Amino acid sequence: MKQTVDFLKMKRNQEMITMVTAYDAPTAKIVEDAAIDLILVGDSLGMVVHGHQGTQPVTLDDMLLHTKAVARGAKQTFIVGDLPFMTYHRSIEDTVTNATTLVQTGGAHAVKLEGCTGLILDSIERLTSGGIAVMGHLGLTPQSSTVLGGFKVQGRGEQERTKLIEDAKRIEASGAFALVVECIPESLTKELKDILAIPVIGIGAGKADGQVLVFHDLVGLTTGYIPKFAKTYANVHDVMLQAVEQYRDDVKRELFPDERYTFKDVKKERSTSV
Ligand SMILES: Nc1nc(=O)c2c([nH]1)NC[C@@H]1CN(c3ccc(C(=O)N[C@@H](CCC(=O)O)C(=O)O)cc3)CN21
Ligand SMILES: CC(C)C(=O)C(=O)O
Ligand SMILES: [Mg+2]
Repeated sequence: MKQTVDFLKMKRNQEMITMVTAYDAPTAKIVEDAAIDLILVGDSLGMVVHGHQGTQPVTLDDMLLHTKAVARGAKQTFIVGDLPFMTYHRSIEDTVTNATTLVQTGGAHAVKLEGCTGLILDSIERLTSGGIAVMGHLGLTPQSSTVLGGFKVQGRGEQERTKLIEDAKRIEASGAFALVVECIPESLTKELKDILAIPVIGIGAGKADGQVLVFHDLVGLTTGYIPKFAKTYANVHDVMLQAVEQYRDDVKRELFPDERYTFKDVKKERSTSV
């Protein structure tokens, strides 16, 4: 399994870092078999698999359940778990407790948190000093979408740009091993990756030290809105739809189950394992 130092080395060697989300064991196994460098158990699962309109309804228990499933499905891949809405804004002690749960009980190797308040910077220091690796997340931070005014491109004005660069430096100084930047102009991403020693992983941020994409967007399984920056590499939705339609037709026409899928009174040797 790759470690945080390997991601630093990859940046230095200009080898692109790949990250994909997974929310359950079978999708985690696909991501691992595809030799993706890191798996993100993103709180986007609230939208992608639970049908919420944002990530705010996602709880630590939700993240824990999904992280456990992902850890069982991908035993050789570095797993990052999102700390969900408001689980790292009360106190350092509370943040440490919640991050420890995701790592110790959930099986994550690192946690990701959004934003850059004083409390967050102190928490990054405390977590890393205790042995929990932390990934930062700046730009469009979906947990704050209500305050930001929606899912909008960030860091376009000169002031916003300067603030984002200062925040990124502070996150690195606090001990984070990588930084996700979401929905920012590519020129800002380029500046960030040149300034920082830690890898900058982009989503809707142009070329960076690495990229992250939501699994369901990538394979064409997302129902509803897909962000403009997400490239769809397959149409798994249609493959699944055709399979279920075929099954329905077979049952209606009494073609399924046939001999091959039916038990008889006397056990018969069969060549298939079904
Ligand atoms: N399916 C899915 N994919 C994601 O990448 C994703 C989620 N869900 N949920 C959690 C966050 C939210 N994300 C989003 C969601 C929407 C936009 C979006 O609508 N962006 C506009 C740009 C708006 C502008 O121009 O300012 C777009 O048209 O893509 C962006 C990021 C990224 N994450
Ligand atoms: C979009 C990525 C970076 C994320 O935070 C998530 O999937 O929750
Ligand atoms: Mg997230």
